[in-house]
Amino acid sequence: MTAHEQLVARRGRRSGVTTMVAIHSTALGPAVGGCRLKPYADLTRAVDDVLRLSAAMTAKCAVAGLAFGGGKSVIALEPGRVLSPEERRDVLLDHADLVAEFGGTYLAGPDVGTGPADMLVLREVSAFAFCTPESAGGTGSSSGPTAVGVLAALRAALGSPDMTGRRVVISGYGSVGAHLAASLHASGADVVVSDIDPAKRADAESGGLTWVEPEKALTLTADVVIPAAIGGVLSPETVARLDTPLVVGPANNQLTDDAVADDLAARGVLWVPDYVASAGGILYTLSREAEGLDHDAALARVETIERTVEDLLKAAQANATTPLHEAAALAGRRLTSGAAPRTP
Ligand SMILES: NC(=O)c1ccc[n+]([C@@H]2O[C@H](COP(=O)([O-])OP(=O)(O)OC[C@H]3O[C@@H](n4cnc5c(N)ncnc54)[C@H](O)[C@@H]3O)[C@@H](O)[C@H]2O)c1
Repeated sequence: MTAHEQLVARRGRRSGVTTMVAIHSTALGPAVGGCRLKPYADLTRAVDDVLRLSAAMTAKCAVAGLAFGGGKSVIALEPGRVLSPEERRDVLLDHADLVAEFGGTYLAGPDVGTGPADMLVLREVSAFAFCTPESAGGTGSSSGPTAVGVLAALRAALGSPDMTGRRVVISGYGSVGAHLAASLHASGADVVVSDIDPAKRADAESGGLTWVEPEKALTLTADVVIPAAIGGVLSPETVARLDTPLVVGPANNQLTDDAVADDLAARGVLWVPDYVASAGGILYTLSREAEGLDHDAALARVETIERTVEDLLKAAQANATTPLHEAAALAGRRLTSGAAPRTP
């Protein structure tokens, strides 16, 4: 992966909170990526996060065939800080000032800690935010299309659309996790979910799902484990405790290090690279908001993730490599050739 093009951090004039934007690559087009708002133990961790996440966005867009580059932004709260509605607005406006400085080379969307309504606040300062609410003319939350993309990746990895009786463990019962759980349950899968928020248990169980405590989720015997919470969940230690042949899910940056992809392969676990499986949201949103496709055409584009994953898995098998190696190679080829987007 190439070096980053830009990293800019500012202390907000209204809020005093540090916000930052990293642009990893604009080789294929303007850098896109979500705006993450969360507490960080220190700014070094926030910088690490924004750099890793923005690099993953470059690969995500390139593999998805989008004419966009990779960026990300972070609003780094102090540990334990809870924002009042007024403080939240100030923090977002401060961040919007920083996004506006880029003049459109960085486009922000929602990410962990932010949502479509927050993108409307960014829009008060500049046009460089997407995924505003549907009531405001945007495409709203992308979690549904992200789940559609994960399901497409799952079908490709299983080599079958039949979910009947398959045991699926979903770690993270949030927006995407809940979509996945409902869809897989409706398809006849035996769905187990977990979340660090115990308040979600009642909803899960009333929907016919089995609940498990979060620390056990990644060790359960399952046909597939779906990381749908946070990054960094696959380390040499956690991989050694997996009891599943397949891991595929939406969480960004699941591996603590790229070398963990080799550990997974050595244990016989098929891992679909996160930036391939999680591209449904960005594919849908940009297909609609930037390229003007209608809902059905944008969703059809999300479904192409199935074919992309099939091709990557075939290449990994033929070349005796990992799916991560093949995905990175595909992204590299598209970045160096400046490949045109693949619009259906
Ligand atoms: N929403 C999208 O369109 C989209 C697109 C691409 C990638 N992603 C990634 O997918 C993941 C899920 O996204 P989301 O929109 O559903 O987020 P979300 O915030 O709605 O849900 C995440 C859930 O994970 C839970 N959680 C946090 N830490 C946990 C832990 N250690 N163990 C178990 N549960 C934990 C949270 O309580 C929350 O319910 C995130 O990593 C996100 O970056 C989301």
